Amino acid sequence: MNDRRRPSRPPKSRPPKRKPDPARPVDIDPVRMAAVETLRAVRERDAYANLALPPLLKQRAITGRDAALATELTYGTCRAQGLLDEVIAACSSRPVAEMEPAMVDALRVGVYQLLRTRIPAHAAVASTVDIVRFENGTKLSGFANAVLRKVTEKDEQGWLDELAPDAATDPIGNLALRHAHPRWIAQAFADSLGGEQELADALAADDARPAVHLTARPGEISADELAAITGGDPAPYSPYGVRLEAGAGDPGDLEPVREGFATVQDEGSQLVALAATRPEVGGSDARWLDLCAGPGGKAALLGALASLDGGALDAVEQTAHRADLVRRATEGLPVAVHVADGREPGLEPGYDRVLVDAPCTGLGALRRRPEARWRRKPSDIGELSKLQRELLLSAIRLTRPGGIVAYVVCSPHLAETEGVVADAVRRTGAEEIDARPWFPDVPDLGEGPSVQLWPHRHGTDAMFCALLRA
Ligand SMILES: C[S@@+](CC[C@H](N)C(=O)[O-])C[C@H]1O[C@@H](n2cnc3c(N)ncnc32)[C@H](O)[C@@H]1O
Repeated sequence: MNDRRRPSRPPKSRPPKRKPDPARPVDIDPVRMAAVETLRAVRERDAYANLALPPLLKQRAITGRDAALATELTYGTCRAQGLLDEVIAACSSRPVAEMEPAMVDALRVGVYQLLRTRIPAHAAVASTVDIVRFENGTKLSGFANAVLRKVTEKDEQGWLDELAPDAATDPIGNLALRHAHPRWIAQAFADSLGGEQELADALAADDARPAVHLTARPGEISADELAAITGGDPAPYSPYGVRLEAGAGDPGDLEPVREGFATVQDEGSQLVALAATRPEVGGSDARWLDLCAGPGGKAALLGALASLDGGALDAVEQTAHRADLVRRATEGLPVAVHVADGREPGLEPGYDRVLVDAPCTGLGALRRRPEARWRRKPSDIGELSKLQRELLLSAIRLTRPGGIVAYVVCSPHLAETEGVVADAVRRTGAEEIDARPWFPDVPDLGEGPSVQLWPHRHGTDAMFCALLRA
């Protein structure tokens, strides 16, 4: 597996002109095969690539540089899928949707290597054709060979110049393809950003590998101590946050995480949970509620903060196994977990603070889920925003007059963010307060009153937070 150490191939290098020989024993490269099999699990079983690949690598004893290459090929191919499919379609007389799906998995990994890695073209083509022959037979391997040879005629830039919509007349379509995002997601980002000026930066940051962030559990360990132990840096905005280098290994292996003094949690998630605790509520402030708590990241932070001041947290989660995760995440804290529908949880109203971290499209955390951007559909929005509106209305009903409701989603889509909040304000008369002062020292928070964080501005997931006074 030395080929990736070789220098960059010239853009027009061609694979050897050989006809697949049915008699030749097929020499399958285990690294590429692991990538192809993971793509199949994603396609057939709706698997998450980052959960499906590691056990496969372990089972096949693929380690070190080979494991790193398998990871890059798998996640990179998942992320770039729409772009890869456009190139495959341009090199074939048949639409991708009409091709044998198992062959398409292999073709995508092959085209990814040709366009986005320094692997020599002949190695990318030969290894892909071998996999197709092994999996799908000689006829399809000949087809795959022909497609891949055509792909090698241009590099990524050349294909983008040919296939991307005109930047002058369709800037969003152009940037969407250049950064391998579905157009509707690029459009949603542009709508939230208020135009296309920052869109290229937003999409590029969404394509980059995110750093891992940790939360130092309040009352147990400080961020400075945690940074010193883990070799990370104190996070710029969250007083409990630590940022680790991207690719710093499995954070679950870190001692403070194993011992429960720290959790893996994006800094944006920390900031929105903290914002829920900061505005004055006047009077009692000991009864807090997390209405959508699973798997428990924010509940653990809120529970730890509540315990410092003698308060307590109720944590509601609809799914029993996710409620178990909340119990585990909040062990030892004053947190009561309830398996219930947050729309009718059957709890006594009168909470001082309620967090609604509603189920959402997750468009704000696409960089953490390689396949998510092609799996999500615009049609997901309608049902989710209905649930989000109902959960927020329930949260307002459960909050005492003067108490604070924090509405949070990990998405910048306006139908999931401002649309939901405007609906609740209209229906209940709750007052939306300016959330920005409760994100101290965080720059570029726009015109408010809500806060939209962004990977390209803040290095966090694209979390949204609105604060309402009941
Ligand atoms: C965005 S996640 C919450 C993440 C969590 N706050 C954390 O920081 O770890 C949304 C959660 O809401 C749960 N959920 C979905 N519908 C719900 C409902 N009607 N009532 C309560 N929880 C619900 C989902 O199972 C999911 O665990």
